[in-house]
Amino acid sequence: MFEEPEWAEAAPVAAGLGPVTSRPLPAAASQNKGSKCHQLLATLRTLEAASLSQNPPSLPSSDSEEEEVKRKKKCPKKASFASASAEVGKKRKKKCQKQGPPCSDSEEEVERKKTCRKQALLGSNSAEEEKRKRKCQKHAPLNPAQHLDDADQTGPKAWKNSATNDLPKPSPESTSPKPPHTLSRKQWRNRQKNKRRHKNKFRSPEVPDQALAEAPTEKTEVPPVPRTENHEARAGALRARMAQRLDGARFRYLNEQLYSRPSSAAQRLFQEDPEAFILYHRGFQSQVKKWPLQPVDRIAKDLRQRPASLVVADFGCGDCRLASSIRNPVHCFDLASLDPRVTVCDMAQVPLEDESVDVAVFCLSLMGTNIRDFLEEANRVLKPGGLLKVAEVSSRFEDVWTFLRAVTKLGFKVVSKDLTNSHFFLFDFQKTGPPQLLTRSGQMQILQQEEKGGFRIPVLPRLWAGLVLALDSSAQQETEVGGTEGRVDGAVYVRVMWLH
Ligand SMILES: C[S@@+](CC[C@H](N)C(=O)[O-])C[C@H]1O[C@@H](n2cnc3c(N)ncnc32)[C@H](O)[C@@H]1O
Repeated sequence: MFEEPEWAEAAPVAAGLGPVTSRPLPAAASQNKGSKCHQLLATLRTLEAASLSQNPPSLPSSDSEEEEVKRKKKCPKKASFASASAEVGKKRKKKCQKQGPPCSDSEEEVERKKTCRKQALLGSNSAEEEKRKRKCQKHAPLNPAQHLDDADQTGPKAWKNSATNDLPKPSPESTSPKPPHTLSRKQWRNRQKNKRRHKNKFRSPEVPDQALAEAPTEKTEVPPVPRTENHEARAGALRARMAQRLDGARFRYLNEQLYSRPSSAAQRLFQEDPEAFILYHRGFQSQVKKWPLQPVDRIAKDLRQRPASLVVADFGCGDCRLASSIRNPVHCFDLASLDPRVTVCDMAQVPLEDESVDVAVFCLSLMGTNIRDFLEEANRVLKPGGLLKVAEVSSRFEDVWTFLRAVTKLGFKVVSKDLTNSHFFLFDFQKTGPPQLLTRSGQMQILQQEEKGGFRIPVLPRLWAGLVLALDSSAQQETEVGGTEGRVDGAVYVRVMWLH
């Protein structure tokens, strides 16, 4: 009997052939079995030769040409099958050479590949196209060497199998009498457009997030913002706006009161309604913070250049911004208190000793109809040669010179004036001595007269009119204040009824 190892050793080992079923038999075996065995061996060799007829030339072959012919005669079917497949292979090769890439096993296959390639060129995206692509990939041309190796691995039986299995199963497309419909580029584009339209029909519209947020989306699952919240927010905003307007109106009203009435009236006002003072200051702050420069800051800057030992009196100090900005000792006076440093009083009468301070400051605080009282009080508390600093809203001045002359008559000389700022004027005076003019009682009489309508002040603003009247101490009787003294703009005069 044949020994397995001998068979195995003698077997042609060819890479890629794998488990070749036909192997050359040793000569000793054939002698023992007789002629039947010899015939069988011959048959096997014939079969083997038939199966190896397609092998690459480099493969070893143990059969002679004669045996080959015999084998072919004995196994005509197998041989013809092999030759037929060889012929088909040749045809295929020719076609493939024409078409470029290598092809598969049948004419049908070739046709299918053609259509596949066409479709691939058209770049179809649809599901149908996808299927076709997949088929194309399935039947994609293999490496020619690999293809041949596969055939050889399986031998004659497998050849049969390969002839059936490797051949692509006829698909409905390939078997249909009509060739697959290929689209022109234009047709294909239109089809793609239609598909996209169709898809977009069922897709949610792509809109910017903001638009989504603004637009009420009934179909979305986002819970709608409760109307009450919106309503409350709006109501809140409206309330805030109205409150702001109301505050503005109240500020304007209080401001008017401070300018148009004597300081005693303003004092009563804030005593009765302390909130009004807070409101007034809130309004003032919101106005003055819009200015390019706050006058109090400018005054503080000036004072910082002077000795810190100078005692300062701040008439109408507000929130004590000046005291906070300098190192000097500061007496803070106001009608109400926004800061613990404030001494609440009417600045017409401050609780300070005569000639006790070095600097007196009026920063936007010359309010009321009795400004002369404030200036006279400043004169009283200032040391001789003391400094008076006044900052006032520039729009209040019709004639700066009239104002300056009036102040000089109250015991001051002008040191400097700064009219450059768009919002306020700034003046420095030095105390020269006591006020030269009217007695306090005399002035009061005039103011009372004014309130009774005892004389005309046609054009002069109330502030300066009161000052002019107070300065006209020489008038012992009804006097027309004119010339350099009282005339303003050449046409304005003040008829003074001086009651001594
Ligand atoms: C426009 S504010 C200026 C506040 C501060 N000087 C500033 O510049 O920031 C005027 C201040 O003068 C105060 N005032 C007006 N008349 C006054 C008076 N007769 N006595 C005390 N303070 C007075 C007001 O109450 C107010 O606080």
